Amino acid sequence: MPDVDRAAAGRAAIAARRARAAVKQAVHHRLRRALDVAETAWADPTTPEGSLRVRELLTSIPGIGATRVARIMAELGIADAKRVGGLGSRQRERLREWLEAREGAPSRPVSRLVVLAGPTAVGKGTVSTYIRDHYPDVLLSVSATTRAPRPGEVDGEHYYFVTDEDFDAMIERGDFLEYATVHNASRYGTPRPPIDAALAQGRSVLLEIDLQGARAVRAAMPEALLVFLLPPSWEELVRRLTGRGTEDAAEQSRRLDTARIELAAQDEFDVKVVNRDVGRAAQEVVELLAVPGAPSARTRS
Ligand SMILES: Nc1nc2c(ncn2[C@@H]2O[C@H](COP(=O)(O)OP(=O)(O)O)[C@@H](O)[C@H]2O)c(=O)[nH]1
Ligand SMILES: Nc1ncnc2c1ncn2[C@@H]1O[C@H](COP(=O)(O)OP(=O)(O)O)[C@@H](O)[C@H]1O
Repeated sequence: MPDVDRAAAGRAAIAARRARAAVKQAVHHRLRRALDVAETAWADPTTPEGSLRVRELLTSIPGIGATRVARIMAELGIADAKRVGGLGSRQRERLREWLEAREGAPSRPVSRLVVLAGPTAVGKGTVSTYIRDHYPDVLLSVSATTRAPRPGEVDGEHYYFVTDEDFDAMIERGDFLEYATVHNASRYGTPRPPIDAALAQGRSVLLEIDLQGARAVRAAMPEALLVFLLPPSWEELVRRLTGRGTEDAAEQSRRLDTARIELAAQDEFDVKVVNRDVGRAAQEVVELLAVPGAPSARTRS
């Protein structure tokens, strides 16, 4: 095939893949939203969520029309006019299970290589650490960096803390899958050998890197799935950054400037995950990682 045709076919394939991912993401988003609405209603049935009819909640999910809603409600043993806040405990349990089963249903793309990016202080490190601690089958890539360790950070576990000279030598040797200068300050790079080894052994790999890194990985390994971690709100992001207290005011404001730019790039990503609850966000990310041996037509690698 001539190069021009190949490039056009490649672009079309990427566009089709993004469109499929966007549709799946939209359905997933509505399901998660429906679950959140139901949980709010059950925490306090006097809220507006509590007075919503179950029928309305279900029709908010794309692809579910009135006929299917009637059938689903009959299956769940919920009367047509019931409001979410008025459900009994058994009915709540059945509805929750139904929504969760669909939400976890195999509708999202999966990959053996997932890149987790997102604005500063959204919780990338917290979610990645949770995954490392709770899902040991996943290899969490350890980056090299020229920045100084923060209190409590362990060399070889959180990062390989290296000098500028070491970093240059690693670039020279071709050790990095990608590397970048982040927040106009220190350099960070993803060592390639451990990733190749893990993928060769059939393990899934998670990279927690910045936006530039995510773009570079997409170019180098198109099978990678790019996941963007979102804060519940901008205010919460600022709260998390200031609450962490690891940067002075000047550095915080520099990071928030970068965060605005990074948030504007979220549509480049295959999937978005909101980090409201750490365990839940971690589970969502893990569900995107192909489990070795599990049959899946959707696996990308
Ligand atoms: N491109 C790239 N970015 C990285 C790498 N490792 C970490 N980062 C990113 O560098 C940024 C700064 O990380 P860090 O100094 O730990 O501070 P943080 O902003 O609190 O996560 C974050 O956006 C990380 O995702 C890497 O290997 N490559
Ligand atoms: N789901 C969450 N709810 C509340 N606080 C969170 C959540 N996730 C992370 N945090 C807090 O936000 C701050 C920033 O998290 P961190 O993992 O360091 O972010 P990042 O690695 O994206 O810069 C930390 O103080 C962390 O404890």
